[in-house]
Amino acid sequence: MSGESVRGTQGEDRHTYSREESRAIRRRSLRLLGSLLRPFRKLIALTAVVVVVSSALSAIGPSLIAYGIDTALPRVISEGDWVPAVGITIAYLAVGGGGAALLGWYVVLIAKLTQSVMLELRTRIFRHTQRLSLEFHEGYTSGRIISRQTSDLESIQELLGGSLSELINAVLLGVFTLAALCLLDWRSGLVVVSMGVPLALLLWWFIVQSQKGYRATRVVSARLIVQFVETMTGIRAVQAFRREKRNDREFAKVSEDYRVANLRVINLFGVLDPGLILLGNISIALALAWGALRVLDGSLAIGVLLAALLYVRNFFGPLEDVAMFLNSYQAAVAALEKVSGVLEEEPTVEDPAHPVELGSVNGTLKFDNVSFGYDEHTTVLNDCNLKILGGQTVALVGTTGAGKSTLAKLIARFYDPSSGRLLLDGVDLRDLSSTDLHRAIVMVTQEAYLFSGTVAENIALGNPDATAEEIQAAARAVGADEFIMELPDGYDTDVNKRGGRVSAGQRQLISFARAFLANPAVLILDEATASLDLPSERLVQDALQRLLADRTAIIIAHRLSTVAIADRVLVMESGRVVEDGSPQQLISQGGRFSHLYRAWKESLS
Ligand SMILES: Nc1ncnc2c1ncn2[C@@H]1O[C@H](COP(=O)(O)OP(=O)(O)OP(=O)(O)O)[C@@H](O)[C@H]1O
Repeated sequence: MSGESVRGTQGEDRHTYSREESRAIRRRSLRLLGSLLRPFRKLIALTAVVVVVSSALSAIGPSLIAYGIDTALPRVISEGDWVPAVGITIAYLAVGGGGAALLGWYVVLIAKLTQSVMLELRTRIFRHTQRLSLEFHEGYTSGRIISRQTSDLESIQELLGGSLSELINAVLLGVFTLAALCLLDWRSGLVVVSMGVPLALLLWWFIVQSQKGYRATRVVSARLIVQFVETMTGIRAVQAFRREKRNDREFAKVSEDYRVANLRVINLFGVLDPGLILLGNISIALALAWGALRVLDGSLAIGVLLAALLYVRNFFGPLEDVAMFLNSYQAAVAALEKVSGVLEEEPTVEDPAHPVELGSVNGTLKFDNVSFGYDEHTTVLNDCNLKILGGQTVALVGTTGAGKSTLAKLIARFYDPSSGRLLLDGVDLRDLSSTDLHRAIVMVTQEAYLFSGTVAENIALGNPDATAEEIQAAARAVGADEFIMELPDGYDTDVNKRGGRVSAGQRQLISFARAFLANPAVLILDEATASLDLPSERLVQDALQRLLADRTAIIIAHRLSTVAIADRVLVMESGRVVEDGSPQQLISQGGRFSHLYRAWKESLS
């Protein structure tokens, strides 16, 4: 299979990939990593120099001790000459101090590099996902985006800022230590090298087992997050349907799996740590025994033996970091693959390269043979031809799943038609810049989402340049001023603070004020299905009438009372408009709408 099948977030949930697919994913991850690191080339070069010098200095210490014992000390004893001893002490302090200072600098440089890269990556993911079309978000779910922004970024940060820097330090220390040891006493070096096979076997065993273990913990922790997010986002349904006990049981099961998976990994360290210490001690014992024999026959100085033993110990110390690195490397690679997939996604609704300028907008909409499906296998709208004149108020009615929201989403250009064209004042929506499009067409959704901030800020979203007076005028126009003034801080009330909470109907009025302030030529309104109490409903109906005056309006009408304010009703069924006319016409025709209308009237009496 080619790399195309894993483009973007496709195939993200699969466990196996063909060779080409793996190569495509690896290339994309490396490209991302390269683009993140490239701006910091100088910083990386400086960091490399610092860590090399710091590790080299660390490897000098034991040799100085050897010189001190074998040369400087005898001079003090035999000749009373303190100069070499003092000299070597100063040199040891300088080397040790210099090494420590450089190590400190290395840590600071790595932290700076990591945090700069993470800042860039975090910003990129946020900006990119925010710009991706609705099609992506409807399919990808917010839970997965949360994972990309949190646990995946953490894995990458852990690799760059933690284990990778420790690995580089450990490897350089190992290389310099072994080189210094071989130069000082190659026979002791041989002892360390002879430990290579059991050492490699131990590390290999740990890596294979821990990879399995870490993979299992990652799978279970993802389940834990899903379980938690699902429960909390659906808390109303959970409490209404008394699902708590069942959720408790499911959560307890996943938590137990998580505990077991974590224990399995931790237990591996119960073998690795003592294994490394044991190999280190065996090496020291061998080097000591062999060295002692040579000291006895006079072929090895005692200081050299001591220094060799220090080197052997230093060599085994940081080996655990190498094993740890390989684990966080796996997690970070998996995270980088997923993140680079999200960043590879392109908006399906793109801005045109050469947009057509839109002058003053009349608001005439035309569907020209428009067909649309959410995927290539299904068709939701079928060859739709429709003209909505500027200033008309059109109510869309129809059974659930008929395609009303889909029609609205096409007008707001959340999606592009699969075939055919959708025109605003004769211009294809695809030829309009997103700025012009969003100025001309505004969609007010059912949820009437309020962002954290004040009521005024929420209304001002419709027009960020609006003055306080304009904001209040918009609220007054849709009848929201009165209740806003009664809030604790009026327009400055924080909608997320206690006391600032507003009711569903009030939230709708705020979103109407926002749309009124935006003053679009075309307004699409997905009417809230939640049944408002009668005074609220009347309030909303009055507000609607003022909001819809002088513009083209398309209302997805869930309440037939709303249809009364429409000039025209479109009845939809299975993706087609099956009735089209004024409410009076349709009622007198005796078709589907008249049945609906009669049933509704009867329900009121
Ligand atoms: N994001 C989506 N991905 C795939 N299919 C979808 C998506 N949204 C809607 N559909 C499908 O398209 C069809 C039309 O849905 P649409 O939401 O337009 O209906 P509707 O008339 O607005 O219904 P309702 O009154 O229940 O909101 C349905 O069969 C639905 O399952």
